[in-house]
Amino acid sequence: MAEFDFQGLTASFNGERVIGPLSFQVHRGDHIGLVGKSGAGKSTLIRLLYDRLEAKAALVPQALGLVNALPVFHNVFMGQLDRHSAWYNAVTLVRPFRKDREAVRLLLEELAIPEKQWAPAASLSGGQRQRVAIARAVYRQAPVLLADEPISALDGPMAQQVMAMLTKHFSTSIVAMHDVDLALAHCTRIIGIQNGQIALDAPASEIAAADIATLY
Ligand SMILES: Nc1ncnc2c1ncn2[C@@H]1O[C@H](COP(=O)(O)OP(=O)(O)OP(=O)(O)O)[C@@H](O)[C@H]1O
Repeated sequence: MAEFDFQGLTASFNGERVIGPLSFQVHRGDHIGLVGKSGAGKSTLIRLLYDRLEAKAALVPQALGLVNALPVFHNVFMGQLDRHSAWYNAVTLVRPFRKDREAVRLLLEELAIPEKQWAPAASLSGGQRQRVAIARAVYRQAPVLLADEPISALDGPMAQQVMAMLTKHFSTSIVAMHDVDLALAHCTRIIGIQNGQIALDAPASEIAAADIATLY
């Protein structure tokens, strides 16, 4: 049985249809690489899926959504803001609890930025900012990850490491990405978007980079 059944997804801007109508099912264990050329509709589709899934999903938006004035710890903690009382969140703003400090530190270690835990988000490089947004998503402990180009600012080995980490922490994921080789290496299923429609949907093990190239 499908974990999620998306039917009739559509999106328009200024009266112009940019997505759909399209439908697809997602099964538990699916790690979907969403590919397609710039402007194909990947970000719009990720947003539509997030609207449908709400609290079931952890989101890494392309713009990341970090609060620059807050330290990395608090940006990651925000992944669980809605799980705690207002009192707990207010205390955490001033003096975080040890168990939360420790949980966030472990994630930052996994992402090779443990020394940044108390640095303001404003002081981070682009790749470090992406890793904080990824830590926030993992910290959320949601059943499904929705991520829009989450590794675009990371170098080769770090991008590999982060993709492996995401597959480990989430049982199901949908990740928009431009790096076709990384998508084939880390995803179980590839969905190709072309002009707002699904032009390719196949197990990653059954397709090659050349099949995806036809989308571009
Ligand atoms: N806020 C908006 N207002 C008007 N048009 C929009 C808006 N957001 C997206 N679009 C249009 O919708 C289409 C799909 O855009 P989208 O950002 O989803 O593509 P994408 O595949 O994610 O591209 P990229 O890989 O460059 O991020 C594009 O033609 C874009 O111009």
